[in-house]
Amino acid sequence: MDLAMIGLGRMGGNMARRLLRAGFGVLGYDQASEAVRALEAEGLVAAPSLEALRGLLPAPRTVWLMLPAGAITENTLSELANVLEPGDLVIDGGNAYYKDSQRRAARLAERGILFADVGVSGGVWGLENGYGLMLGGTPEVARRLEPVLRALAPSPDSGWVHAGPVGAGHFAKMVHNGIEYGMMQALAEGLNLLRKKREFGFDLARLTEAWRHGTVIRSWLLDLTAQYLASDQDLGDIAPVVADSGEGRWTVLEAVELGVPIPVITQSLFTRFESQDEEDYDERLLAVMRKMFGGHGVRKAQD
Ligand SMILES: NC(=O)c1ccc[n+]([C@@H]2O[C@H](COP(=O)([O-])OP(=O)(O)OC[C@H]3O[C@@H](n4cnc5c(N)ncnc54)[C@H](O)[C@@H]3O)[C@@H](O)[C@H]2O)c1
Ligand SMILES: O=C(O)[C@H](O)[C@@H](O)[C@H](O)[C@H](O)COP(=O)(O)O
Repeated sequence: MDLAMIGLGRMGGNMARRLLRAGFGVLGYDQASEAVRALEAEGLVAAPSLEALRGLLPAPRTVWLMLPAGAITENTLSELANVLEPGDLVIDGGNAYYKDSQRRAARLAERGILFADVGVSGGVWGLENGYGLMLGGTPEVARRLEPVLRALAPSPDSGWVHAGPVGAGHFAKMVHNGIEYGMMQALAEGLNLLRKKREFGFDLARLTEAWRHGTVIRSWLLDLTAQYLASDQDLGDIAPVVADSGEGRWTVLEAVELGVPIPVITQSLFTRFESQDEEDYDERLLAVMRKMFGGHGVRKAQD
């Protein structure tokens, strides 16, 4: 057995699969038994509990977490601190805040347990395409993890990087996601402008498909957008609400701390907040102020 994967959801499940296909022995643990069962048929060995990892994995152990960031990751790391031994290595591959990762590394180090933060990109397509990987940790840890990174990456020699010390992996992933927000926003705004120019009746599916070839803005995000638009251009069934899981907020916080201007990323994060706000109190107030100073009309809510 080479390593354990904790959290076998959309990411951890497919990463375990990719490692199994590359010949690794993978032990898996997830609180949802269905997630484990699906992978057992493909060679994964199920661990009945976190405590069981100690007996089932040979030392020095490698344990990779692909869990929701926040309390779940924090609690699992606390439990693992009691299960693992000096020399064992824990990797957090989730989208965690780099400051949490630095703190967690220091806590585990008190027990001689090594820690690496690996930013993972590629979403549900990673099984097929490989994952982009950004490692934060010591050179020794990077050397130890290299075979795993080579197997998870799109190709053994590209798509993964030892970004720097502990924290650097999640910091790099945080900025990657900030950029992702900005690129998505630019595509969405441009396509919205095209759609609103009704007199030209743009076929956005055909246009984005054409843009995929040879243009300056060809990209994977454009590929995926074109793919979706090919079957649905009206998006009538999609609620206009864009969630966010933290990376964009941390990027903006960091920019404020460092005094670095990131207007595009900040605006794209705020656009998401706007979409999440069902009350729209600010816009109602704007309409009211305009009415108060200029006597301008106000539309009734049901209009
Ligand atoms: N989905 C993506 O595109 C993507 C891409 C890169 C990184 N990430 C990050 O990877 C991490 C995992 O994301 P995901 O999309 O696979 O999430 P997911 O919800 O699909 O999977 C999480 C898994 O963790 C399991 N789990 C929850 N609490 C647990 C616990 N206490 N003990 C054991 N298992 C537990 C769940 O049962 C589930 O199978 C997150 O931090 C996410 O931000 C996601
Ligand atoms: O690189 C990636 O694979 C994505 O960025 C990935 O990490 C994921 O899709 C985000 O979790 C979504 O983040 P938001 O919920 O903040 O949009």
